[in-house]
Amino acid sequence: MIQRHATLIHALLVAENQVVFMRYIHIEQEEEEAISIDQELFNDYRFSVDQLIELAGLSCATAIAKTYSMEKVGNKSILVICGPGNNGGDGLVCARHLKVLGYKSVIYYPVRTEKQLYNSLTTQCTNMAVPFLQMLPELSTVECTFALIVDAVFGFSSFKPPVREAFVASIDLMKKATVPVVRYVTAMRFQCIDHSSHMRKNVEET
Ligand SMILES: NC(=O)C1=CN([C@@H]2O[C@H](COP(=O)(O)OP(=O)(O)OC[C@H]3O[C@@H](n4cnc5c(N)ncnc54)[C@H](OP(=O)(O)O)[C@@H]3O)[C@@H](O)[C@H]2O)[C@@H](O)CC1
Repeated sequence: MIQRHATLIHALLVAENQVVFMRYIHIEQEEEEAISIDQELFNDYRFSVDQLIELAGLSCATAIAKTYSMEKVGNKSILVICGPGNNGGDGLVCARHLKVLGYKSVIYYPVRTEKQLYNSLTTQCTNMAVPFLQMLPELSTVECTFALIVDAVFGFSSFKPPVREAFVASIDLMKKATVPVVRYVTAMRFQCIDHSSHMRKNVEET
């Protein structure tokens, strides 16, 4: 299991031009596999949620750095949109590591679930000067200010359509944005990347 985890992360980190499709609807088999890997890591290997979230956020930031060099990003920022659950927690960690790696990460976190873990992750971002936006930027602002968007809104299994009001604008923005959208689903299975007709199609299917 650990080997598999490491292999997946490694595969990610070495990928140069990842062409992966954004999926809001996951293939059932993948979802089942992701859940089963999660369970094994929790139950057999005794990883804690904090550990897995840290790993997920770190690997996401590292994969982004590998795929979108500082040169490519230029002086633009990276918008990280965080959801109310663990996937949002992954996003907070990702934003923090992006900052450490030298990127200008900016977080939009519209629904904050009152939980010690998320509060701590939020405090860490604040203390590391990663800004939180109070409002979702307009599409035109996103296009000229951000090099890419990290979609950390929902992971697997807990998302139940339809998207609630608080996230409709964020999803709509990611549908319309021409900047790349990076997304990952589990601590081990990373589904990066790119805005494409696939993304638009799949979001519309939700
Ligand atoms: N398992 C782990 O410990 C780890 C998980 N990791 C990551 O977390 C992901 C799974 O985490 P998760 O279970 O917290 O689910 P996630 O999608 O982030 O959020 C659930 C929240 O969304 C809400 N919500 C639901 N439907 C909604 C809707 N239509 N519109 C709006 N809101 C909606 C729901 O609200 P509720 O239904 O409870 O009212 C709840 O608040 C997993 O895929 C992986 O990425 C790992 O990286 C690290 C370890």
